[in-house]
Amino acid sequence: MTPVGRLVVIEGLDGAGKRTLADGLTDALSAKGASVAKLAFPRYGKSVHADLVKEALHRGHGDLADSVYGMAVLYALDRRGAAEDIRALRDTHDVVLLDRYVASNAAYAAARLRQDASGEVVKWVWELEVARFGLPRPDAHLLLRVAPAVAAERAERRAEAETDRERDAFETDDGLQRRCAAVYDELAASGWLAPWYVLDGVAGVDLEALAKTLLGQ
Ligand SMILES: Nc1ncnc2c1ncn2[C@@H]1O[C@H](COP(=O)(O)OP(=O)(O)OP(=O)(O)O)[C@@H](O)[C@H]1O
Ligand SMILES: Cc1cn([C@H]2C[C@H](O)[C@@H](COP(=O)(O)O)O2)c(=O)[nH]c1=O
Repeated sequence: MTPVGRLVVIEGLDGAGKRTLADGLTDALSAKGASVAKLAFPRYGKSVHADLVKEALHRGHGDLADSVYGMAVLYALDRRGAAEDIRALRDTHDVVLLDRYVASNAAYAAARLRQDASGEVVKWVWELEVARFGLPRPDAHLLLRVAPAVAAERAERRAEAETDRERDAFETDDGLQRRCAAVYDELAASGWLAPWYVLDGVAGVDLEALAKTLLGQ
């Protein structure tokens, strides 16, 4: 078997368990001798664009948070600032795990505009981030699929446990999360940008089996 590739993106709803999966998968891959790097988007605290996103999601900043295209450009600029780092990590590690990437922008922008995955904004995100910004194309997406209610409950419990982590405007919008789940399913079904592997985030992920698949073992 051949490895699925070095650049592996984890996608899913807010609170789905992406960060937890990234940590568990890092351990499982490392146990097999693979070198692993992790990067999460937005890069809060590391890029001015990500920090503007955070402020907008928590405080609105006039009508910035309401501007779907304006917010999407900020997320994209944050990623463009990381493009060289991603390439360098890809050159020096067996697997680079990206916790959210370009598909997050496509899914959330489409959901906010009530479009589906064949709508105009999904094409625009591709055009901006892949064609114009030249961001590295991922090799695979892992869609951590959980029902929106389950993701919301997990996010709520996390906010109770982690006092420094307030829930943001997207996280608490149940309608947005439901529409976003539907767009993710469509992106996965169409193989948008790279192949998608759909994981059942409720039944639990077999990390060892997943690590083997990623490494082509
Ligand atoms: N399989 C699971 N079963 C139950 N709880 C889980 C599971 N995976 C993660 N959690 C818990 O759910 C909460 C959210 O998980 P996590 O922070 O990994 O989600 P996330 O998808 O990275 O969220 P966000 O996109 O909002 O940052 C955490 O408190 C975590 O411990
Ligand atoms: C990277 C990225 C994220 N989003 C959305 C998804 C979340 O609701 C928020 C913040 O992400 P976090 O995982 O809760 O830290 O932003 C987006 O719309 N576009 C993107 O590119």
